[in-house]
Amino acid sequence: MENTISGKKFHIQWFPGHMTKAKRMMEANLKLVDVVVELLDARIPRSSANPMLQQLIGAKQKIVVLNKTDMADPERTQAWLSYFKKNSFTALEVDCQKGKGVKALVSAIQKAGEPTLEKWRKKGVRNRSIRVMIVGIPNVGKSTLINRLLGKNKAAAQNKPGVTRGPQWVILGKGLELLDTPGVLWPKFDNPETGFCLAVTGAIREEVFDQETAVHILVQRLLKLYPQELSASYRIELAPEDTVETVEEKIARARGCLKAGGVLDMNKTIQMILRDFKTGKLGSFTLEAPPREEA
Ligand SMILES: Nc1nc2c(ncn2[C@@H]2O[C@H](COP(=O)(O)OP(=O)(O)OP(=O)(O)O)[C@@H](O)[C@H]2O)c(=O)[nH]1
Repeated sequence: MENTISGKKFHIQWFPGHMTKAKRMMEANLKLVDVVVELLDARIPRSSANPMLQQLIGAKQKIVVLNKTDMADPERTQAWLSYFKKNSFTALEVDCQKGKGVKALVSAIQKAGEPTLEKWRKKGVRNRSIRVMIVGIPNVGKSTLINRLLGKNKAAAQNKPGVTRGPQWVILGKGLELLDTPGVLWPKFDNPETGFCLAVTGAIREEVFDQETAVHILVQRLLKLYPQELSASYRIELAPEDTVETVEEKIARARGCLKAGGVLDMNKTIQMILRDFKTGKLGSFTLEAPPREEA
C-alpha cells in the first residue's frame, strides 16, 4: 500500500499471507458460537473494525465493545456509543486492563444469547449454555478481555501483535461458555488513513511502516484535534506559526532528546512520541469521529 495522507506519503509493507490461517480458523469457530463480541480500539473505532466480519457472522448476535477507553477521548467514546446504538448495535465501553465495564458486558452477552436459549427451550433443551467468542484485530486486547472474563490469568496477554493461540471452551459461569481462542481479524488497509491509525495505535508492527512519517501525521492530527493537551503533556508553548517540524523540535528540546554536541536527536524524539501516544501517556485521544459528526 502506498498513498498520500495529509500531503505525506505513507507506506505500509503488509503481507496478508500470515492472516489467512487465522481467518480460516476464525470462520470455523464462528459457526460454533451464539454471540460474537467484536472488540474495537476506542481510539480508532472505524479503523479497528473489519467490515468483513458482518458477512462472516450473518444473523448471529453481535456486541460491539470499545476497549482501551482509558486512552481514548471520553466525549468521542460516548459519541461512538450513541452512533452504534442508533445503528441498532448493542455497544459498550470497557477498560480491560482495569476490568471496567466487564460486568456490564457479561449481562449484555446473557441478554444477546436469550433468543438462542429460547429456541433450545422450545426444542426441550433446558441447560444449554450461551456460546461466546471474542474477535478483533491484533493487539486490541482480546486476551486481556478473556483473562478478565475468566477472572484469572489463563490466556497469555502480551504487548505484541499476533501472539494469541490454543483453542478450547472455558466455562464462565452464569450460563456462558467462552471460546478460549479469540478470532484474530486481519487489519484492513483500504486507505492510507486506516493504515496510519492502525500503525500509531500498535495494531501493526513498527517494522512495517515508516515511523517518522506516521509521527509527522500524528503530530499534525493532534495539533488540530488536541493542541492544548499536546502542549500540556510535553510542556511546550505552541505558536500560530508552528509547523509539525518546529513542534517536534520543541518536544525534542523539552524532553532533552539530544545527541553529542547538543544536536537535537529527532530519531529518538520520533520514537518517544510514538511510544507516548501508543501507551496513552500523551493523553486520552481518539483519532476518529463517528460518521455524522465529521460531516
Ligand atoms: N491501556 C489499556 N491497555 C490495554 C487494555 N486492554 C488491553 N491492553 C493492552 O494492550 C496490549 C495487547 O493486549 P492483548 O490482550 O494481548 O491483545 P490481543 O488482541 O489478544 O493481541 P493479539 O494476540 O496480538 O491478537 C497489552 O499490552 C494489554 O495490556 C485497556 O483497556 N487499556
